[in-house]
Amino acid sequence: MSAETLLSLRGLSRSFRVATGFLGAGKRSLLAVDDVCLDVAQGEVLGLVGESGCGKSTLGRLAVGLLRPSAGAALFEGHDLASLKGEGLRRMRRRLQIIFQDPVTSLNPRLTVGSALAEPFIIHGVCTRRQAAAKVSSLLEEVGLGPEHASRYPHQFSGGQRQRIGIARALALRPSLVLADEPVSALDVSIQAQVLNLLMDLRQKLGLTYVFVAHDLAVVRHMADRVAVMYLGGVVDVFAAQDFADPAMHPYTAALLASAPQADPARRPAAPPVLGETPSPLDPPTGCRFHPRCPEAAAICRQKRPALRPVTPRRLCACHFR
Ligand SMILES: Nc1ncnc2c1ncn2[C@@H]1O[C@H](COP(=O)(O)OP(=O)(O)OP(=O)(O)O)[C@@H](O)[C@H]1O
Repeated sequence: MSAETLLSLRGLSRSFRVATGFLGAGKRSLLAVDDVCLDVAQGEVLGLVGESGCGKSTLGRLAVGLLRPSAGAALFEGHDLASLKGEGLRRMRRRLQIIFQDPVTSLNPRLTVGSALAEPFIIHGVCTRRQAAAKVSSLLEEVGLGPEHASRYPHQFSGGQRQRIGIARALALRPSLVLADEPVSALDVSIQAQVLNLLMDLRQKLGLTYVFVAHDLAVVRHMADRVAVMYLGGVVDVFAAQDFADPAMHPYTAALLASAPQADPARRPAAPPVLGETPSPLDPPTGCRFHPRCPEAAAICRQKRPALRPVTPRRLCACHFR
């Protein structure tokens, strides 16, 4: 682990017991995240992308210690998040925060925004309720809202304003690492850019590190320093955001890019179409998880799972042919 590594994911896996069969009579294990190894540097924005259900949110929650791994570990500054207890865990919780997709459900409708924003200060014993009012005002200002908003209730705000409040709450205790889980996908396109720009300004100002989960490649391209592409629970490609056009990419990444909406069709990279549907994570294919859909698949892909390994100085790829 290098000196600047903030978070190190080591062989991280997480399975869930899910009901299957007639009226859910059977139970099976679903491997949502499968043996992920990844480092996140201090101050970095790591984008996590992939199709719905590939395990992005589960990996993000494991990374900030909100979920316990079934195997492997998430090391934050070298500390295994799953082994922390008591005061150590409390102290760590302040430093790891989440911005949720849906600002409406993450805010208590019965609390004024001022009370909701004061909660973290009071729960963590930072200050008294009276002193918290001044902190709430400066938090609101930090996210571009006036202090008069403190006395209002969540339903009195627009979607974009509510997400600003969600951001303020996540940043109240000055965390080091923030999981932003689809933070703009519930918002109108017209206000997505404002919220993304706010997140970038705050990153700069507060020296934040983000794990940024999104299904929208354009959003990730705008936000991330590095991108990790997930497929059926595994990370298959990791690259610097400026290398979106690198021909060494994984066939799945190429297909994702080719199918993404593009304002200028001439800029769309040529890639063969991905074949068929995503297989069920309850029954993942043998070998390379992507082989049934890969236009380049050969015999070895059915037999052997490719490891994620460096293929260029700036790229990790899990493909037998890269
Ligand atoms: N608590 C849970 N119980 C059972 N299965 C779960 C649970 N959480 C996630 N899963 C399953 O794990 C897999 C990965 O889910 P996850 O939400 O991490 O994917 P995702 O890539 O974030 O998807 P989306 O973009 O749709 O949010 C899915 O098959 C999902 O159904």
